[in-house]
Amino acid sequence: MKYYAIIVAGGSGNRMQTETPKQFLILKNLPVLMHTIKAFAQSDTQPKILLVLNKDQQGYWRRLCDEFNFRIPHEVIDGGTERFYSVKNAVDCINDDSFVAIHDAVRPLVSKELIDNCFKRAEAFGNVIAAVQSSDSVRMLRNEKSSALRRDEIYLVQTPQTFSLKILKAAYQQDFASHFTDDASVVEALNEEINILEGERNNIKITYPIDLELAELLLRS
Ligand SMILES: Nc1ccn([C@@H]2O[C@H](COP(=O)(O)OP(=O)(O)OP(=O)(O)O)[C@@H](O)[C@H]2O)c(=O)n1
Ligand SMILES: C[C@](O)(CO)[C@H](O)COP(=O)(O)O
Repeated sequence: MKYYAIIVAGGSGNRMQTETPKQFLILKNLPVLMHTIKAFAQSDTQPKILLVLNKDQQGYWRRLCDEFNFRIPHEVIDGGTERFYSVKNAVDCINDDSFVAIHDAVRPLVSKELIDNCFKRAEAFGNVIAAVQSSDSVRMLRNEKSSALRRDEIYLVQTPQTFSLKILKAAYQQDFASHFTDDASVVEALNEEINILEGERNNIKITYPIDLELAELLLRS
């Protein structure tokens, strides 16, 4: 069986409000994205790495690779205007029977164990996504009326999200919809049942400035 990792780094990081997109910011002496690629390169599964980058940032990435002497092999693919299109561009480049893990470039603390377990579970069940149970109480606000949800039924979704290529290809033939906020929601639209694997609380997504500070602290511990 062949294995691929699609690392999506085609976003502009508006919520981070830094001039340099967050995937290139320095985290413990190394750009965020290099930590993420290293995690996949250190996994036992050894997937082929497809890196999705905005066309305008590919020259900058090549310069960073030289500056940091970063030599992990990877193929660069053009990003799209939404995460959906960035993933789709990469899925379109894969043609052999395989399992594919999709991971946010801005989740640099993912462990090699989680990566390997995701591939194993996906191979057994067709798909799996990493997610953690909510530790806060949760409410839904609809039409200005709030109501409590059952906390033990709520999972906060992470990446990797791992699928057989066959189902991914079919899913990414669909037209984009605004509720497609991750790959599981795209695959689920084909009536596929999505399997959850316990994720890692450290596997945070760098979204706001405080997340980068948190990631620094977590890497030190
Ligand atoms: N058109 C896009 C949008 C997002 N991403 C990637 O998807 C991941 C999760 O997205 P998010 O955290 O929302 O990143 P941004 O879109 O960059 O951030 P923001 O929404 O704050 O602008 C990131 O690794 C981001 O680079 C992508 O590859 N292509
Ligand atoms: C894919 C994801 O990280 C799962 O939690 C999340 O949905 C990405 O959302 P964003 O708004 O693009 O950061």
